[in-house]
Amino acid sequence: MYSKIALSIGGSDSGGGAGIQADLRTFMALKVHGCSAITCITAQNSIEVTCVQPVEKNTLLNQLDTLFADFGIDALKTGMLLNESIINDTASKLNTYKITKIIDPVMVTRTGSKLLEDSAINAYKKLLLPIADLVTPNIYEANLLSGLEIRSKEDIENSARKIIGLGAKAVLIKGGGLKDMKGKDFFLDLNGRKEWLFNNFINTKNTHGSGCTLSAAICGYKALGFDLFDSIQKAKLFVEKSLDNSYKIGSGPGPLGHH
Ligand SMILES: Nc1ncnc2c1ncn2[C@@H]1O[C@H](COP(=O)(O)OP(=O)(O)OP(=O)(O)O)[C@@H](O)[C@H]1O
Ligand SMILES: Cc1ncc(COP(=O)(O)O)c(N)n1
Repeated sequence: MYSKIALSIGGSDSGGGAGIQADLRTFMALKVHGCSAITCITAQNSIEVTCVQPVEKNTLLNQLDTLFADFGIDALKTGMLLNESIINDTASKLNTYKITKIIDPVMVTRTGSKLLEDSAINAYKKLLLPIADLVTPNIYEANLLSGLEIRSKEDIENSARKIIGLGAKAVLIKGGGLKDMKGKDFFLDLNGRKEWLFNNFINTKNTHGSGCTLSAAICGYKALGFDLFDSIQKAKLFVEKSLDNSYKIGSGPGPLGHH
């Protein structure tokens, strides 16, 4: 039944709503076997991140080498990569894998805690965008990657063009950070295909991990054999349903219900 394998390279969220935990739940819901390579451990709940501890260089590299030595991984995604050194190590390995790579450039939590050091943004641009089959920034991340301030739909489209110019094969910018743009995302690829994608707006505050869930679902559908654009459309529907099933467990935004 589980004939396909997806890999998430990212951080552990002790609160279970985002990061590796959200990705593995997403893979499971899609009936894809999920593997993980943990880059760092965070202590977080629904309101704050109180501690971030990167794993040792060899621990990260060994997780990747050990997985690829035995498993035929079908697609992978990256999430929280924290600093330049982790980005360097991840990119050096990703360069050797001939599978679909979804880069989710996680930089800050919804509650404002930093998940990427400022000095690491250039490494993202230089090392990860050129090998990305798809990069999935939100407005804030697209702003930092493209160097363009984003205030409108036109700014989103211009920012996407810049990101393609940096070498990504395709980009999906999540519009949710702008007024009245929740659920509206912009897709652009190297061949010039451009589409605004919409899903139904779900009226919930429990959105912790929605970005992680989206990139994991795209990765999962790619692993199952769908093409990139179909994978994105299916993933958006999956996020919509999971937001509809979201629930509150602390005093801040709760997690999605991936069931
Ligand atoms: N309330 C909502 N209703 C419907 N779709 C939504 C809603 N909020 C987010 N989405 C969709 O969920 C996906 C993730 O978008 P979001 O803006 O939450 O990303 P993000 O900022 O990276 O998330 P996070 O950092 O919280 O994980 C996008 O496809 C977006 O359109
Ligand atoms: C380990 C990890 N990875 C990613 C996120 C982003 O998710 P959000 O912005 O919803 O908090 C997070 N909070 N923690």
